[in-house]
Amino acid sequence: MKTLKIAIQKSGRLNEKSVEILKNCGLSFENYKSSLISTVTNFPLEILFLRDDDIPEYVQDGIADLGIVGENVIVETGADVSYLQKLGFGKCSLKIAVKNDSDINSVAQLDGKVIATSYPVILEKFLKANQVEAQIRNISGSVEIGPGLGLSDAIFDIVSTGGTLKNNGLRPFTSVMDSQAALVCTPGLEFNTEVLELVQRIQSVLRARTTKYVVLNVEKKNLKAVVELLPGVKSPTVVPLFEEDWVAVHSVIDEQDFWVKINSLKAAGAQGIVVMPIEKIIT
Ligand SMILES: Nc1ncnc2c1ncn2[C@@H]1O[C@H](COP(=O)(O)OP(=O)(O)OP(=O)(O)O)[C@@H](O)[C@H]1O
Ligand SMILES: O=P(O)(O)OC[C@H]1O[C@H](OP(=O)(O)OP(=O)(O)O)[C@H](O)[C@@H]1O
Ligand SMILES: [Mg+2]
Repeated sequence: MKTLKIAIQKSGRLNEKSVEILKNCGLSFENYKSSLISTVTNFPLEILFLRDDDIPEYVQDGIADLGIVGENVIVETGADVSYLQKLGFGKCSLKIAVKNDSDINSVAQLDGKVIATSYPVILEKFLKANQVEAQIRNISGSVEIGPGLGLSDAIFDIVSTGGTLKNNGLRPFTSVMDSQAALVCTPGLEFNTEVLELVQRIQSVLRARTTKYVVLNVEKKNLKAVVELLPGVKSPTVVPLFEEDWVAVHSVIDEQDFWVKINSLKAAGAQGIVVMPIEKIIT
């Protein structure tokens, strides 16, 4: 059995969640970032701790078989990697922003202006597609201070809550791409047995995160109405209660329509509703 290598961010926004998702998959390893490599003791896997910018190319070239990295970095590097799964964390957007008092309000008005960014490739493509000629200033970090220092007329950077833009007196006016962390692999490894096993484990953890386990009591005469609201993984489990006319129903509910469902269940006669988190869902 080949030992796979997975590259994750050494420190920064994606490190903690990357380690967490691997641990939730039942992988046992020491989070020794100082040694830059860690061996998983119960799966044929080694973890490489890298700067996120280097991950796509390591995976493309097969130095690492797998990687967890932001889609923004994959697109910026232009690396040829295969997407296995979006991971639902590290969610952000790449936006163009200007000073609050700037009179720039459209992409066309960026013509002839200076834009500071750490994402010159994505920005250049976007400007070209919009037939705008602007000067791109490549900066490796703290891009948001550019306009305040007179370094640039606009910036193109990561925005999540918008707090950093606000603190620097900037306002966004165009979103170029949305991004989140993704699990990727070297092209050709998509159907490798261990890769498939890992993807299946990650998917079961992700599925569990968006669902809740629900147990409720209902009088038998209302059972049909309640069950119709509960699809479950297959169909709900119905267990008799000591009180003859009553049953307990066990099911799973998608977090997205959770409160709507709970209210409909109550209206249909459900009582004593208990909601619990789920660790994994294996289908
Ligand atoms: N504010 C944010 N909210 C959500 N996700 C973010 C945010 N900022 C960055 N990200 C995502 O996390 C990734 C890593 O961000 P981070 O700021 O740690 O990068 P970095 O400073 O380039 O790290 P490194 O030292 O590894 O090069 C980004 O490429 C992006 O996908
Ligand atoms: O919209 P917000 O929620 O404010 O997030 C956006 C900020 O987050 C990232 O930086 P980070 O804080 O990771 O620091 P860095 O510049 O050192 O990468 C990004 O580069 C932005 O500056
Ligand atoms: Mg980086």
